[in-house]
Amino acid sequence: MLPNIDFTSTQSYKYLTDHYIDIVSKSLKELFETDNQRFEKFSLQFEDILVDYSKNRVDEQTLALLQQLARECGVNKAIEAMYSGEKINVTEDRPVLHIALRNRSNTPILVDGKDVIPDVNRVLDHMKEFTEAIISGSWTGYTGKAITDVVNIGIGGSDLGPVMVTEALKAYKNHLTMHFVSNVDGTHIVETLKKVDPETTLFLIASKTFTTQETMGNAHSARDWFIKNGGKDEDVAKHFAALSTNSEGVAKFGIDTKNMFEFWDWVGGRYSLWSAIGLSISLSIGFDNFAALLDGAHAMDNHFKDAPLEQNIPAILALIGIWHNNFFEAETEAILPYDQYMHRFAAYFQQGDMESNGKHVDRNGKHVDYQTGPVIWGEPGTNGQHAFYQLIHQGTKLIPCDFIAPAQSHNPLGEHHNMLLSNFFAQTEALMNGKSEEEVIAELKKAGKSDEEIKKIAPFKIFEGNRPTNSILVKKITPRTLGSLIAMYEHKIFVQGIIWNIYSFDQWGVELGKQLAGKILPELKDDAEVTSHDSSTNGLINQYKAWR
Ligand SMILES: O=P(O)(O)OC[C@H]1O[C@H](O)[C@H](O)[C@@H](O)[C@@H]1O
Repeated sequence: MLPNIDFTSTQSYKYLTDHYIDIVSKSLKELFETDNQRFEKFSLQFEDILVDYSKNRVDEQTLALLQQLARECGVNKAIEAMYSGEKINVTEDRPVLHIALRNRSNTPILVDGKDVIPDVNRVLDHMKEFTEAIISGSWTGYTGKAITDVVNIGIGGSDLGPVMVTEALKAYKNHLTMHFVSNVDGTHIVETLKKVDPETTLFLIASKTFTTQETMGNAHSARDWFIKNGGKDEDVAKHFAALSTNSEGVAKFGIDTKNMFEFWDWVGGRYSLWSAIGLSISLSIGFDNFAALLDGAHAMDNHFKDAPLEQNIPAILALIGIWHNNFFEAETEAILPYDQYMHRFAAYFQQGDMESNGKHVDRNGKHVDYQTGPVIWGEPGTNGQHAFYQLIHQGTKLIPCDFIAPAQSHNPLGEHHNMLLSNFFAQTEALMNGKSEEEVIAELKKAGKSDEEIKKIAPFKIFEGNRPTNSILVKKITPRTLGSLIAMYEHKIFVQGIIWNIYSFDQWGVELGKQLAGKILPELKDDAEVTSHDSSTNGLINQYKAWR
C-alpha cells in the first residue's frame, strides 16, 4: 500500500512555509558569500556523476525540512512498496517494476507469488542472440543478404526512449543504420521507406499494447510496402519482429511469435526502454553496451533504495523540485544537456515526467488544491542560449534548470569542448549571481559612456540573478553513466508523485483525445456535411473536407 498523506497538512510543510519567508529574503549570492562550504555541503557524487545542487535557494534547514517532508509522506515506505512488486499502479491494478528489468543482481521479485526475474533474463537472452545474429550478418533477409537498416515503428514510450538512447550513445554505434517512425502523418513512414531496401531492412513493431492507432497504421503500411516491393507473405518473418506484451495482437498482425520479444504489463510505456522495447538500442550499439546501460540503471536503483534521504540523489532532486514548484510557484523546469548526442533527453523526459505527474486527482480521487508536475522542456546548450535563455535570465518567470555535461567529449576537437563547458559554467554562474546596477554602471563608465547614456541603458543590462540551477557533471556519457542518469530522473519523478499523493504510473489523460479521434475518423470518410459537434469542430471538419 502506498501512503496516503496530504503533504500540505504535514508539520514539515508548515515549517517550510515559514522557512520560505526566511529564504526568499536571501539571495543565492549571499548564501554563497556566507558559507564557503556550500559546494561541499550541497553536492554528491555517484560513481562518475557529480550532482551539484548548491546553486539552489536552499540552506541546511531547507533540506532538513524537505527530508522531513519526505519522511512524513512515507517516501521510504513507497520505495519499498515499488521494489517489492506491490501493485502501486492502483488505477490499472499493476505493479511498477522497471527496476526488475535491470535487476542485474537477480534478487527475486515476486508478482502474484511468481518471481519475474527468470522471464526478464529469458527475454534478455533472446535479445542478445537476435542482436548478435543481425549484427554479424548470420540473420539474412529473404534474398540472402545481411540486414543493413533497422526501422523501429512505435510511438510515445515505444519510441522516445530508444530514439533518445541511440542518439545519446551514437559514439558506440555499429554499421546498422537506425530509423524511427512514430508519427501517423504518412510523411514519416514515406520518407523513411525512401531510404531503405526491402531486401536488407528489419522492421521492429514496438507497441506495448499492439493496438496503438499510429503504430498499427505505420506497421501495416510498412508491411504493404514490403510485399509491394518484392517480399512475399512467407518472407515477413525474416523482416518483421514485434516488441510487445500482446502476443495475440502480434499473431493477428502476421508476425511469427518466435520473432516476438515479450514484456509485461508491470512495465509502464514511458519506463520501457529497459525491456524488449530497447531492442533497437541493443541492435544499434550491441548487446554488451545495452547490458552496461542496464547495469548503470541498476547501480542507481540500489543507491535510490539504500541511500539515506540526506544522500539520496534522486530524492534530493525531487525535493528541490517540490521546493521550486510548491513554494516558489515555478511552473516549468528546463533540462539543458551540454552534449549534442543528448539532444532528445529533454523530449524523453517530457513524457517521462509530464505523463507521470501531470495529474490533478490525488490518491483519494479528490481534486488537489496544490500544484503537481511541472512543464518539462529544454534543448541542448549552447543552442538554447541563443534562443530562449533571455527569458530565463531576465524574464518574469522562474525557471529552475538542470545543466548536464560530460567532462570528456566523444569528439575532442581543438578547443570545442572547453568552449562548450565554459558556456555551461558561465551560464550557471550568471543565473546565480546576475549583474547588479553598480556593476552595470561601472562597466558602462569603463566603456566611456556619459552619465545620461548610462541612466538610459543601465536598467536593461541588469540581471537579478538568483535563478536556481542543478549542475550534473558526468565524466563521460557511456552506456553505464547514461543508464544511471536516466534512472536518477525516473526516481526523482517517483518521489515527487509520492509526495504530491498522485498516481504516477497511469495515463488516463491521453484517452479522451484518442476516443474522440476514433469517433471523428468515420466522419471523414465521405464528403457529407458534419453537424454532430460544436460549431468550431464542425466548421473545421467541413473546411477540411472542402479543401482536401
Ligand atoms: O507502446 P504502445 O502500447 O503502443 O503505447 C504507446 C504510447 O501510447 C499512449 O499514448 C500512452 O500514453 C503512452 O504511455 C505510450 O507509451
